[in-house]
Amino acid sequence: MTAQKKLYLFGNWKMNLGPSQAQEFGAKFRSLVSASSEDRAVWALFPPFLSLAALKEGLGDSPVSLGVQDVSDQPSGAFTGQVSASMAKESGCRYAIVGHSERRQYQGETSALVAAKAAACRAAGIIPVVCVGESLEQREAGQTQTIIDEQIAPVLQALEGSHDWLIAYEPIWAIGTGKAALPSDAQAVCQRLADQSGVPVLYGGSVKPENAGQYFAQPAVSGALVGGASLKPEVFFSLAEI
Ligand SMILES: O=C(CO)COP(=O)(O)O
Repeated sequence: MTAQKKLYLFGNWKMNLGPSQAQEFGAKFRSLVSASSEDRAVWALFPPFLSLAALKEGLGDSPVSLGVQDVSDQPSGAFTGQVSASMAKESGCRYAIVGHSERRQYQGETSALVAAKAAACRAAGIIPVVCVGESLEQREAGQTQTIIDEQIAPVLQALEGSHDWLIAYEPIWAIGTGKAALPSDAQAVCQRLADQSGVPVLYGGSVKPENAGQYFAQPAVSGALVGGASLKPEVFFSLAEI
């Protein structure tokens, strides 16, 4: 391990791994965790909604938390296709990702809606993992800090006084592209977010076993939100052994 701190290692499966694959993943991951003497990670997995129960069954009693990839900002009612934070809680989830850039981009989610979702999580006893990140165009225009500040401001206001939440800094241009951010850039943004919020900040964007150590070595990086490299149990697990 590069840095002796407990790391948040969170796997966002996105729209991958249906129930049977999730069950299989869970059983394998359970055996990896139970065979390890390492206690370096706070693990959480974020499968598609329909794979939650199967993953939970596969994981059994292993110390791996579950989360959903999104929640509604509403508690219940006529909102076709949405899932509430209290339903996630009842299904055994501890966390919910809100404001992932793929939802901001494809579902047109605004930072105000993301803040309302984060507040809905807190009301239901779910820990929100609030994602922020700039596009390549914004980075090249020198707007990274302004954009991140604008994205996080309504969340800071909505969750004022709460310490039961997390932030994931995921530069959009680094997601699924293999172009991971410079560790020093990740450190700078994560430090500012940590100072503003007082909560742990994870880095996300093409994190894999080959490059994870350089992020974990950054003092303001408390862990990683991992996409592609969380889809195979051995690969994801190996992030705790770097
Ligand atoms: O978006 C991400 C996690 O939420 C990162 O995805 P990748 O690790 O596949 O780049």
